[in-house]
Amino acid sequence: MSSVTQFAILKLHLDQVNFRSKQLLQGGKNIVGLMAGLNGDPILGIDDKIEDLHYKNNNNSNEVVDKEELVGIREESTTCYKSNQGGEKDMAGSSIHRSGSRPQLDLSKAEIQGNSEERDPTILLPNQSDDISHLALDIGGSLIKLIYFSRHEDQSVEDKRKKTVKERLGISNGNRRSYPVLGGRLHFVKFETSKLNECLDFISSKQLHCGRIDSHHWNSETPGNENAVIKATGGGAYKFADLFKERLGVSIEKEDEMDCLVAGANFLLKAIRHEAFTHMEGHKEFVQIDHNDLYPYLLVNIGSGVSIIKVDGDGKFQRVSGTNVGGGTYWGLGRLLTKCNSFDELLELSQRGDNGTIDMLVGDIYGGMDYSKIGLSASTIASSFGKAISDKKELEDYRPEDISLSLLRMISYNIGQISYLNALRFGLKRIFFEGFFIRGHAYTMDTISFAVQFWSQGEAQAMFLRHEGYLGALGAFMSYQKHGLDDLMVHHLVERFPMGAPYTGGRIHGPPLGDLNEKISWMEKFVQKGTEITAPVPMAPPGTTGLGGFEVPSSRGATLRSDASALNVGVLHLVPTLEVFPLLTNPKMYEPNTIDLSDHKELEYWFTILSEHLPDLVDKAVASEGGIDDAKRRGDAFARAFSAHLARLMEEPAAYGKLGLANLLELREECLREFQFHDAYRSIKQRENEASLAVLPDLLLELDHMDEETRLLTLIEGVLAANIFDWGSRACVDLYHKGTIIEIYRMSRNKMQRPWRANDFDKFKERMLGSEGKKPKPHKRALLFVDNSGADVVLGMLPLARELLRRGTEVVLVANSLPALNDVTAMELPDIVAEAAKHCDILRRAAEAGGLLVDAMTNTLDGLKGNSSSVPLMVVENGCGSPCIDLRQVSSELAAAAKNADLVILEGMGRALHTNFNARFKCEALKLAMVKNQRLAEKLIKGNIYDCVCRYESAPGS
Ligand SMILES: Nc1ncnc2c1ncn2[C@@H]1O[C@H](COP(=O)(O)OP(=O)(O)O)[C@@H](O)[C@H]1O
Ligand SMILES: CC(C)(COP(=O)(O)O)[C@@H](O)C(=O)NCCC(=O)O
Ligand SMILES: [Mn+2]
Repeated sequence: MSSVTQFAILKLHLDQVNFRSKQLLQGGKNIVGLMAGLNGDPILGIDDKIEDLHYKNNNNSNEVVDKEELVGIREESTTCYKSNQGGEKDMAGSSIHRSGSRPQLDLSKAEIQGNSEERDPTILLPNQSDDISHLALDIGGSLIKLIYFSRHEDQSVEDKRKKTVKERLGISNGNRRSYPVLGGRLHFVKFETSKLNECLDFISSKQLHCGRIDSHHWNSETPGNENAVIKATGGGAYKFADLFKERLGVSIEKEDEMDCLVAGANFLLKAIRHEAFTHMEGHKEFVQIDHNDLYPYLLVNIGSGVSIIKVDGDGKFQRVSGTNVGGGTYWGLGRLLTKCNSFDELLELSQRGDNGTIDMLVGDIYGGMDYSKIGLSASTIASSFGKAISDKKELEDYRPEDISLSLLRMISYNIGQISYLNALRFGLKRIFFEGFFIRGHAYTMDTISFAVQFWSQGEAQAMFLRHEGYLGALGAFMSYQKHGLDDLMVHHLVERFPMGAPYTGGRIHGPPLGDLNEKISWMEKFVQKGTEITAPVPMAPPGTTGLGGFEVPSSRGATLRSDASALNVGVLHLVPTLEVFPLLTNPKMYEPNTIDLSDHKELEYWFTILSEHLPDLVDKAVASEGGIDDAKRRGDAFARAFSAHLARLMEEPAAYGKLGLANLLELREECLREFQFHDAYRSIKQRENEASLAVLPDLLLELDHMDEETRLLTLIEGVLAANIFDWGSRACVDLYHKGTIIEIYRMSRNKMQRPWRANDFDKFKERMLGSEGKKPKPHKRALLFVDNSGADVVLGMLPLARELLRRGTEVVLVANSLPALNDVTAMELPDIVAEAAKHCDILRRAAEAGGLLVDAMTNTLDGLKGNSSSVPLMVVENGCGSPCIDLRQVSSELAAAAKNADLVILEGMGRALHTNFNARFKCEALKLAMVKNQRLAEKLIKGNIYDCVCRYESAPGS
């Protein structure tokens, strides 16, 4: 019988049997046994209380939120409202950090930290908005590029858990300042140079010039903006210096443009994982750049004019060539010839153009034939605009569309060709093109790539950069001394894509939006604007003549996506505390995602899944904030924003870097946070925790009556069964309508018969218990990556942890830093463990040894203090807020904990299947999950929904 049918039958039983009836409750405690024989039998050993814990999501009110909780939530959301701009959080600390939009001093609840007798004691301003900004500019002939940095004061609560964990793991107690660079965010904004005033207003309204900067120490403590200096590059740094002084009272410190471009390029190529890509015939592909093999390369900056720079190292470069035929030429000449009002309009025209009406083609000269001898097809451009000489036509007789395309191709080919010739001059194979002329436009990139490929006969490669126009500004930013950016590595940077709303108003940029409220209003308008922003750009199928020559490149859509959404470069979060998980065998080859979304069918499937889940998620999110009107409004805004992201990515899957399923799932969580839904499943989690904790003692008792072998199997079954509590899975959410938490747990458990679909249990058992009477050495330290709240962690992972502890293995529970779906967080775990420990000696002693019971100890376990001989049970945060985990970027706490670990247990679909299913570790690994999606089950294990995976991998070389 397939597992799906089994499930259907079980559901039926659940519906038929009135579990609530007290008559059915007997005194027996055999939970595990009963679970195995559920078939309509009475359920025993559970508290009346739990029987009443039905999920209430059949009707409209998804949650039962009690009054007190409501008050708490309301208060929190009002506070956020006052002080937040985007509700973004600093991943460095486990506490939720919020960013204020203006750096004003809020002294309320101020207190002196440490000894108040000290000279200059630290003053804690708990309500102080935490953005401090730093600014650099590149003022070009056409556009002003602005980069600003905002950082959070370190608010992470150094709680007792953290302190003990740090001590145990030997993490130095140095504060954030011991890092070479401060954590914070880099924002990228641009303005038209002709609208300098808008830019000055923007700086002034966000007080960006008042950041604590002096010219030499961007993070120095110089207060206020007297003598404030802003680093700037580009001609405008000279031209507009007086205006800056006059309007903002700041001095411009000029930085050399070429220096800045090169510094910016080197930084991006070294520090951003998916920065460089190729673009050929409509196909975008990211290129992994080996940092040790970056130089030399050719950098081609296509701004108003073009600079061609040979780069040999950090600060080592030479401007080897350039051309005055550049972006300014296209825009300037294009405006004159077509009467267009904006660059985008001109570019958009080109998409509907036919340059054959104005360009002289080979076929025009050769009577419609190819000039095949030298490899030129009839449609190759022989002379740009060449037809205009023989025709007796005037400008008005040409379609602006055709003119624009002819001009675009002329300039792009020309730049591609000159660049290649320079590459040839110096024997360079790699050419990076950047500058805002490119504007992420597929056709422009295809055209440049074509030219490079054609002239080099495939020897040289054109590459483009995601931060195409911001290199100069980045370089200027880096010229502040001690910025520490040089020391940043790929794993310290996380790119997030909040809606462009805060900075978007006019054609490129208008006034910033002051707060979340304004942002939501913007989102409300986004419905109309959104269609324009996210409308798919159709791609024509690639067409080549087989003859080579300048054929029309393929990617020429009907619409140009509006630049106003700013949905192309994200905000770069600098998180110096992130580290590569030290137990990965080969971090360079590591790819977190199991599902490759470059397969369009796969992409469509997951997009549909996420879109369909959206209404339910919004309901939960709104309910989590008491269902008040404000929450509803934010809920709508979130739904719009996330749908816009999905539409954008459907159109261009690689728009935000290489796209995997894990990125989509994380984006959804980030988007919720952007609209200040900090924990959508909080009451669900709480309810499930309570219900599960109530039955835990019985489960433990029963486990203790088993022999070792049965116990181990039962424990693994328990983990797999309890993984059914996943609010991210459509199928599971439907299931929850059918019974109580405990009923579902039992149902799931009952189904847990071997063989599982992927089943290495026997191997694992042998490692744990040995064979032929030989007792293997217990593991020294196990890292348990836990997943969901409630039964999953309480009845699944905690009992497994307890078993390991009992065997003398130190256990580290690794949980999310921030909420995601119903996943348990590192902040929540100590309380759960403390509650569990009340009924279990092993857990209690271990938790005490691991510093988890610091609060509970004083009350309940007074006499036992210091009397612990147990191995510790610890909790560390993983550094992320997603249902999946990218092990290239984990918290320093986790990295430290990993150093002595010899067993990694990854649990759940997100952590063990969607990501890390193929990850290889230096130590033993156990991957446990229930597959709660039919398609994934078919694809990954050729099985069915609710099948289970128990994959054990021994340490390499053992
Ligand atoms: N919205 C826009 N307004 C003006 N020019 C734009 C716009 N978007 C892209 N461009 C193109 O970008 C070029 C400017 O590129 P940029 O790298 O900013 O150089 P610069 O530093 O010379 O201003 C323009 O000449 C034009 O071709
Ligand atoms: C988001 C999840 C990865 C969470 O699963 P978990 O890690 O909790 O086992 C999973 O629920 C999921 O893949 N959901 C989408 C698929 C679906 O709804 O069928
Ligand atoms: Mn989960």
